[in-house]
Amino acid sequence: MLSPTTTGNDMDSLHQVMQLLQTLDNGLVLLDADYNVQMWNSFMENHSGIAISDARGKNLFDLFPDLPKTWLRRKIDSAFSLQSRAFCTWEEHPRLFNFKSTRPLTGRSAMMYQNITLIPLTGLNGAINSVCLLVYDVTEIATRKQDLESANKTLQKISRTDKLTGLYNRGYWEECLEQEFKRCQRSKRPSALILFDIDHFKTFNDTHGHTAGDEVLRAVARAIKETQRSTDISGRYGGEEFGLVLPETTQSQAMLVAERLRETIAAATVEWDSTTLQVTVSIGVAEYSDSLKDHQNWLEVSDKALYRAKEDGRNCTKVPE
Ligand SMILES: Nc1nc2c(ncn2[C@@H]2O[C@H](COP(=O)(O)OP(=O)(O)OP(=O)(O)O)[C@@H](O)[C@H]2O)c(=O)[nH]1
Repeated sequence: MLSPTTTGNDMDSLHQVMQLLQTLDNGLVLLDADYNVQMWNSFMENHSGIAISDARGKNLFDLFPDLPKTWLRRKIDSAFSLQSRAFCTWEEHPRLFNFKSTRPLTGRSAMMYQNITLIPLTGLNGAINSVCLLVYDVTEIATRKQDLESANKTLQKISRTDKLTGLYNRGYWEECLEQEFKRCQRSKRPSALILFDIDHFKTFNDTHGHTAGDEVLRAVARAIKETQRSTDISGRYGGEEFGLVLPETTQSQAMLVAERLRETIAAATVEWDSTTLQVTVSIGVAEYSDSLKDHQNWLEVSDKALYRAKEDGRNCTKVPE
């Protein structure tokens, strides 16, 4: 209510303020303590399809039955009782009102993302008599952030992946091995490392060509993926050298895995230029032990076992001496 001393100038100002609020590019809802709508602006009218004349005096939760009632009532109640502003970002709740995006065709989201601010408002007597709900359309910001996050994820994947085989590349695989080493140091749980290398691959490349060699590397990677468990971590360690970290696996269990892998690779065939190509691998297996200095040391021990397999005629699996 306006005071009895309200002048024509005051009325003009009020009228102008009301026009301004109508043209705001944000939603504005004024609620009383019983969650009844006192007024809302044209943003709310346009997006909800409900005219202010139909909304005034109605309960907000009757107008929008899909609002998160318990959560929003708590927010509104505390704005009244604590007399302080409250915020909610799209990252916590993508939206309060299920409004469609204003750019469903050019934008990436069919629905509007919203930030919400709740502001307690005092009447002329100084007491809080309503709460203003401000709704900001942040669809552009939200979708851009999501696009950026998804591009970062893709970049991260690319930076970790070996292009030829699709396995982890050496850098990332070694990082995983280092993590596993530290985990074993803390937990004292078993873990095993398998390193293996294609036999006579130089001769193979010289005989069949580098492209045929690449095809074989892909076939070996497929064999690893078929053999490994989801918790195992495989990577291309070097040109024709591969690594497999087997968490929660003892040496004897890892030997079984390694032998199965060796046999799978030996049995795999690659058809190339009307020729059936096959390769074998030599494998070194080393279990984690407290005597290892670091993950590099673990690699060295596995590499020695792999060297023994080469020395022993290749196409076999060895453990450290
Ligand atoms: N086709 C292909 N060959 C590669 C790739 N990376 C490394 N190589 C080849 O792998 C061969 C490795 O040869 P060596 O290290 O001498 O070992 P090897 O001939 O396999 O002999 P042993 O390991 O002792 O059995 C080299 O000829 C490399 O060129 C690759 O991405 N594609």
